[in-house]
Amino acid sequence: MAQSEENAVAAEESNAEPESETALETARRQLERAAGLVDVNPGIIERLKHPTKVQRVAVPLKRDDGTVTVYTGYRSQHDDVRGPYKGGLRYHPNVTEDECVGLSMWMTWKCAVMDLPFGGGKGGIVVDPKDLSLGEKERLTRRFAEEVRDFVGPEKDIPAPDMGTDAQTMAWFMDAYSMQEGETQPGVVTGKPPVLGGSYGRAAAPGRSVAIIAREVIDHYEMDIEETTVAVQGFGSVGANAARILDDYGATIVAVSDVNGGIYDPDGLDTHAVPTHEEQPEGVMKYDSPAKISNEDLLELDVDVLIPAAIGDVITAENAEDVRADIVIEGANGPTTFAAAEILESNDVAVVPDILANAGGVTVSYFEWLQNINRRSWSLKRVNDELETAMLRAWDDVSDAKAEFDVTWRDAAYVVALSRIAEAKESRGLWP
Ligand SMILES: NC(=O)C1=CN([C@@H]2O[C@H](COP(=O)(O)OP(=O)(O)OC[C@H]3O[C@@H](n4cnc5c(N)ncnc54)[C@H](OP(=O)(O)O)[C@@H]3O)[C@@H](O)[C@H]2O)C=CC1
Ligand SMILES: O=C(O)CCC(=O)C(=O)O
Repeated sequence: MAQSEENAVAAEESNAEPESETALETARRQLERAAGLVDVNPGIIERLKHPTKVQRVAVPLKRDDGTVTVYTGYRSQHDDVRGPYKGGLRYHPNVTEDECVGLSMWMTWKCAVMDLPFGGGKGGIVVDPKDLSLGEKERLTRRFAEEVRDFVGPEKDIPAPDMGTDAQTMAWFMDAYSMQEGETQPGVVTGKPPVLGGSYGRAAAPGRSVAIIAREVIDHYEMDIEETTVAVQGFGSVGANAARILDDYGATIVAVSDVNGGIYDPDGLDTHAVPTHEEQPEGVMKYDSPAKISNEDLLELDVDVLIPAAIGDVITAENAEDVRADIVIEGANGPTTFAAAEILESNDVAVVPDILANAGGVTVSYFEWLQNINRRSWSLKRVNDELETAMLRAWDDVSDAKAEFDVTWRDAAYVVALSRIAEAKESRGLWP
């Protein structure tokens, strides 16, 4: 039996409907499905279902009132055959070990889709950052950096921002790590403030890539962007930048949301006037608009393009039938469960996966890492031009795979990623 057939049989056997889907289950099922398309040694696929290592640490924090709270932190390192582990740090109450592992798998594929010399990592702390003062968040970050110091490093594993963390968090992490090392090590994290070696354009990059890919998909389906309606869930680093850039491209953004719900205007919102999460957390619902809607209703709006850009697991088997958008562009990581993706596929809804659409973040992180190695700073124009080029190259690679294999956008992105990862493993002689 050819390897692709063996992988297809394994995928078929594993497709029994799970009761609920964690990020890890979704990631594994996506992998199993795509493995059926490529001629890759089943041993490699089996290996890729598991992380290389996961570190779990206790992170004690002295609160402002003098009491101590002990938080749990994780760092999952999935695969590093193509280079150091790379991926964000999330501060959120729902962080779990399984979620970090699933997210680190997606980072491995994302870096391979973009052809970056990185593997996949992801970490986080189980904490609601809104419950912390600025000083508490700084102390928590410094302690976490100390606890994972043996695990990370500019050539080993390079964290970056994700939900609940930002450039300031990365600055504290870099400082704590550098103090341990006895020398300043800007390359240990990306997404830093530019004054510390951060790259211009990094904060907006994942939203910018979502907008670039949305523009290409709209063109692919022969739609006119000036007549395209868009709804965006989440108005943070990813959602707000995607909404504003698509607005600038001429699309009509009819709805955006924060954790409390969304605002809706069928004539189009002025996205530059709506406060982002960074400008005012939970500020969207306080903005004056013709109508308020729930986050659930936003996902079911009759729009051309839906961009879930907040949390994972929002389009599920329960609501996928009610999605009325023609195109879903995944701004968040893992917003669509495996079961939901199959429903959307049978309803002819095109779903463009996170591992392509939001990959601008890690791509500009790579540019930042290069700038740190070379002790040079690139202009914002250069960063945005190189990001545009990188996104269009990845878009072409995925489009070619989609045409060749006649598969979904997600399967096509997996084909590109798995082929590169398997070739790297075979070249290193790990899988003769
Ligand atoms: N930052 C990055 O570099 C990258 C992030 N991503 C992914 O994008 C997603 C968003 O990350 P990011 O933009 O950085 O996060 P931010 O923390 O910057 O923003 C999150 C946004 O989502 C809103 N939100 C939070 N919880 C919910 C909820 N339950 N329902 C609806 N909205 C909610 C927040 O609202 P409020 O203001 O009210 O809190 C805020 O507007 C995550 O899945 C992340 O993994 C992907 C690639 C790169
Ligand atoms: O910039 C990075 O290294 C990682 C960004 C990230 O966590 C993601 O793309 O999900």
